Amino acid sequence: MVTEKVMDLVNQGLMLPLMEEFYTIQGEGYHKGTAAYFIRVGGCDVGCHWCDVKESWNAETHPPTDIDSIVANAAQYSNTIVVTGGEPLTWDMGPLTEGLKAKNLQTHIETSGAYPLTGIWDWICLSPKKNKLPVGDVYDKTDELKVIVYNRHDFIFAEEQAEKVNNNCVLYLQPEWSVREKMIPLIVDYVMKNPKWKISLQTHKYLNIP
Ligand SMILES: C[S@@+](CC[C@H](N)C(=O)[O-])C[C@H]1O[C@@H](n2cnc3c(N)ncnc32)[C@H](O)[C@@H]1O
Ligand SMILES: Nc1nc2[nH]cc(C(=O)O)c2c(=O)[nH]1
Ligand code: SF4
Ligand SMILES: [Mg+2]
Repeated sequence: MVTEKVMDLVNQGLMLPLMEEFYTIQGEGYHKGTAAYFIRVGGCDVGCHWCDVKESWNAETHPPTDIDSIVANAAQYSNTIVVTGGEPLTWDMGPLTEGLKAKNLQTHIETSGAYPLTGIWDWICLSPKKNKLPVGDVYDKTDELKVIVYNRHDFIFAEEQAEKVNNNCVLYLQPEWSVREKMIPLIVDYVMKNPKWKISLQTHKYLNIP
């Protein structure tokens, strides 16, 4: 059972429900191909029906873990740390990212932006979701917009979201994994006609790595 004291530490971002941490290759987006240490934080109520990590959703199934031990582990593996989930912005990312920056590590986040941006980030990948749109000023700070394409309407959604990001933001369309064979030809065609977009694939799934 989680005590009130632990809940308090989680609410302050001093402990986080940790689902898993692993050293791998960033498979997606701008930094694909780069070795990175992933910290997967539990908890998400966005509810994407095609989410490839639904086991992350219920924070109560992931043990509250001291951020100092998460940071110490991460520092042993890589200079590049990707914080993902779940939805990491469910929690206050301030203390974790301060700890990572104190060790001179590069902090990257994968987020839907559904909750206010907290933390100190060297790279923000925003993957907005229709059912719980990004809030606050995350569009101004986003380095990479990564829209998941599950159906044709997602091209319209992608353009709406691209209107909101800053001018330096790199734009990606990523096929939803289960419909990739159907959507990849449409994305290829779309990017050739609209070359401000680039394709992102989940290359780690082709490489059979985490
Ligand atoms: C599991 S999410 C966790 C971070 C955050 N909740 C988010 O959605 O950005 C990590 C990335 O995987 C993407 N993703 C999740 N399920 C996917 C799927 N079935 N096919 C393609 N991309 C997927 C998300 O859009 C996001 O960019
Ligand atoms: N290799 C690898 N790259 C990734 N890029 C984003 C991921 C995520 O789940 O956030 C992910 C992941 O789960 N594995
Ligand atoms: S926001 Fe991210 S973690 Fe949450 S359901 Fe959607 S893809 Fe999964
Ligand atoms: Mg993943």
